[in-house]
Amino acid sequence: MSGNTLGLLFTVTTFGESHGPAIGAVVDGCPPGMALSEADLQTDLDRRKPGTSRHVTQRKEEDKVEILSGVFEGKTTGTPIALLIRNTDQRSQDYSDILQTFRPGHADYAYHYKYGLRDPRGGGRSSARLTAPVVAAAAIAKKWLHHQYGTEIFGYMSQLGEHVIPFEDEKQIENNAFFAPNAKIIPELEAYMDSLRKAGDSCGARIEVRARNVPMGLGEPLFDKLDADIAHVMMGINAVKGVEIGSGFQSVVQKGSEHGDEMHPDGYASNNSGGTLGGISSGQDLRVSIAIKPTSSILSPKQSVDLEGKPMTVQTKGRHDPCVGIRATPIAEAMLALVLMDHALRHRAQCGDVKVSVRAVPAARPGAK
Ligand SMILES: C=C(O[C@@H]1CC(C(=O)O)=C[C@@H](OP(=O)(O)O)[C@H]1O)C(=O)O
Repeated sequence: MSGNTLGLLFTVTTFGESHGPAIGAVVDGCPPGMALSEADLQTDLDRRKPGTSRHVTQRKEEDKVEILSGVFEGKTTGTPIALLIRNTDQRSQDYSDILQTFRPGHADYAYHYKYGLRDPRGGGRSSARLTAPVVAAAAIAKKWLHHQYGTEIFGYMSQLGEHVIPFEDEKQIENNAFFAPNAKIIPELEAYMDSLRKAGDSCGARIEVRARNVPMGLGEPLFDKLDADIAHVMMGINAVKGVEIGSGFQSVVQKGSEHGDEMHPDGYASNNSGGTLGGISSGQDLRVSIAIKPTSSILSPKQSVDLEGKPMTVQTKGRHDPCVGIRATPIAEAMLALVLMDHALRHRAQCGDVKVSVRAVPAARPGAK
């Protein structure tokens, strides 16, 4: 109802604001008996946390997660898992004048008109900081999916502003601040970010997320298609303005002879569908791409209005990511994991007894595009 809960059988409800005492999530529906500790959640939280390079916000948060419930003697009990992350480095004075005006392109204005009041400190509830509990919750889903099906989810940056990042090698993704699968391009990306920061400006990015070993049959037609729910959660990430599945908007210019992925006994020949057919997982890798807009909180002055509609100039203070896309890779992975786990449980509930005589086509034939 209120937009703070995701999922149907595996649900995640987040709470908190950027400058409140803490943020967190309540995760419900996790099957019992899975080994779970805080260390399982911390790896992805560390990949997402702020202050880890000069190209992101300099707010320093350790993002140490505490598991408050739902785990007994190191195993999930099947009851709600409450996760807590304390905020420790708030500088609320930076936001003292934002209550009187609105940053162009920021949620400030829409929140104010919807609720009649808002917590302006660090963006309040609209802050990208609220992606931390999502990442923590999704680490549970990633672990369960991997244990059950061998599912692997990984993301990377494929474009930063105008800089397209050619895919070189998956192993390079974790070796740089951008999650770029290409070590050679890092100096170019760094120089671009340095100049942008000096200019007091921001840029957008494109992030790709993939999932391998996705069980077949996930997704509920018609309206809870797997790809519909993926688009839903991806658009739920701060600053996301576009989602593509497989060939996405490129499908517009493809012919049917090109787009339909041929099936051979040794595997699919291509993956334009992005891993779903009719909104149901097809055994191919899931391929999702998201567009992230430039950060609206920038040092360059912009025209806005005050509470009475009078013109005024806004110049954002405080610590901000010159590109929120730089930290978005673990967030996009998290969203995909949450959808997959929810749909895996839903599929199990309705179709767990179905027996099929058709032999499954492998995800990709050797050398497939
Ligand atoms: C703290 C995080 O990001 C924050 C996201 C954010 C915003 O407006 O979205 C504003 C900044 O907060 P503050 O002004 O308090 O420094 C960022 O630092 C985080 O991601 O953990």
